[in-house]
Amino acid sequence: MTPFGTRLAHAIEERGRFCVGIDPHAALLHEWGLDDDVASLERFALTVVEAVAPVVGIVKPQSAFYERFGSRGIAVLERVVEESRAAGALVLMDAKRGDIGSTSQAYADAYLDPTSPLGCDAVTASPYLGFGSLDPMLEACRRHGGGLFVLALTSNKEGPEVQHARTGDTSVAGTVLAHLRAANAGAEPVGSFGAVVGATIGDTEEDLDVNGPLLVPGFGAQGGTVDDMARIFGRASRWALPSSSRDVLRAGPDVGALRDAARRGNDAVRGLGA
Ligand SMILES: O=C(O)c1cc(=O)[nH]c(=O)n1[C@@H]1O[C@H](COP(=O)(O)O)[C@@H](O)[C@H]1O
Repeated sequence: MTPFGTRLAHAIEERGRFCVGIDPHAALLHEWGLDDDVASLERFALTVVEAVAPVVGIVKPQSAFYERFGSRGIAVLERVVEESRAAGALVLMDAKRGDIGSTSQAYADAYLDPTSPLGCDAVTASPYLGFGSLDPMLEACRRHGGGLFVLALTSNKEGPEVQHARTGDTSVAGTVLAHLRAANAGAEPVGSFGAVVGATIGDTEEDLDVNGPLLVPGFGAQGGTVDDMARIFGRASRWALPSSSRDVLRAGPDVGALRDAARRGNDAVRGLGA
C-alpha cells in the first residue's frame, strides 16, 4: 500500500492543499433552512460532499456532529467517507481519539483498517495519554498506508495550559513534535505522521518541521490568515494543510456557491511553502 504521505503529496500536487471540514453544526443546518434532525444532517453533509469532494484534495468530517444523532448519524458519516473517497478526495476523520494502547488498537481498527465501515485515509489523535499509547494507530498506518494527525499546538485558547507546560527544557508540544519527527525520519517526499497546529497560535519557538504534514485548523472562522500561516510555519508550510469548516459551509446550500468557496480557499493558500 502506498504510504499516506506519498498519497497526500500527490493530492496536493493535483488539487491543492486546502482541507474542507464537513461539520454539520446545528446553527449551519438552521442557516441552510434545514431542521436539526438526521434527514437534514444527511442532506447537508452529502450536499457538501457533492460540491467539494471532486475539487479539493482532502476533506475532514468532524465525527461529533454525526455522533450526536446516534447510529443513524454514524450511517451518514459512513456515506460521507465513501462518497468523498469515490469523488477522489482523501478523507481525514476528525475524531481526536486517544486511550490506553489496547483501546487505541480498537480505534485503529475502526478508522485505519480499510475493511472497517468507517475506514478512512487518516484520523486525528490526542497524545495526552502518552505518545506511545498511540503506537497501535501508527502501526495500522504503516500496515494500511494511513495517516495520523496528532494534536500539538491546537487553535483554541485553552490549549496552552497543557501544551506549553514544560519538563526541563521541553514543552509538551515539543515532545509530541519530536516523536512525530522520529516517526517520519527518512520518509520521502514526506512522512505519514502529521501534527495539528492551529493557524491562531501566534509566533512559536517550537520547531514545526517534522518531515510530516501539518493540519492547520483555525483558518477563516477562528481568525487565522494566510499571512499568519506563512509567518508561523516558515519552511514547514510546505506541507501545511490549512483547514476551514464554517467559512466554506456558510456558502451553502447552493452546490455551485459551495464549490466556489472551496476553490477560493484553495487559491488563497496555494502560494504557501513556495
Ligand atoms: O483537529 C482539528 O481539526 C482541530 C484542531 C484544533 O486545534 N482546532 C480546531 O478547530 N480543530 C477542528 O477544526 C474545525 C474548525 O472549524 P471552523 O472553525 O469552523 O473552521 C473543527 O472541526 C474543529 O474541531
